[in-house]
Amino acid sequence: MIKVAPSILSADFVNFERDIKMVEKNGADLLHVDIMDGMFVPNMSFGWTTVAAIRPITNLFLDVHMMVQNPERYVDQFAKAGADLIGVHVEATSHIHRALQMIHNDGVKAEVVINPGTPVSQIEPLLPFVDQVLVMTVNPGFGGQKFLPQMIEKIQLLDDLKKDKGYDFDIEIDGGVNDKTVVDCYKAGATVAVAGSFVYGADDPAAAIASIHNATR
Ligand SMILES: O=C(CO)[C@H](O)[C@H](O)COP(=O)(O)O
Repeated sequence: MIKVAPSILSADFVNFERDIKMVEKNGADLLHVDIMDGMFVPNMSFGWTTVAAIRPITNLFLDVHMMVQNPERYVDQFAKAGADLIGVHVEATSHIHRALQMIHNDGVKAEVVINPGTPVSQIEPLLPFVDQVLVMTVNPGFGGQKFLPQMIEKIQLLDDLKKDKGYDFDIEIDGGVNDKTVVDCYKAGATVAVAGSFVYGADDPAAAIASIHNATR
């Protein structure tokens, strides 16, 4: 069964506490926190002070996705704020290995993220060092976009590399995920599913989370 990470990008920003506790009570396995800088992606969300405010109100694992240019500038702040995992985009820095090392040095799990236009070969040298790979299944920056099925091939390739080389990382998918699109991703090797609008836009968020779990049993 895949793990479900509701994305608070689709929550009510003035009711974060209510919306986070709601998914925690209703089957979320972790919480996805999208950081957007208005530069790497054409949208802004929030920063480490928000992560610090969220940390004491939930026991959920905080999966922090930095859509930030030169993320190494801010990795320490997000670690200090209470992130359990920090994801950095390979496209956002010339020093991706250093950024991942910084995350580990802060005692936090490290994730490398690839955009839809980026091939798996670009992160192959990093695979022995990461705890998670995030395959973006939409172009990052906004919730509510349509899932890109061409990304399934990348998930399969990552899973093959994992098995062939004995690597140990989770494969996360993010963008347009629902109880239908998740199925082939799970079959290809995805282990964690981010879902924003599918969960927070649902009349019954508990049923939405359960439907992703049930579709991947
Ligand atoms: O990283 C993101 C956007 O860049 C979000 O996590 C993602 O879009 C989730 O939203 P939805 O499930 O509605 O597609």
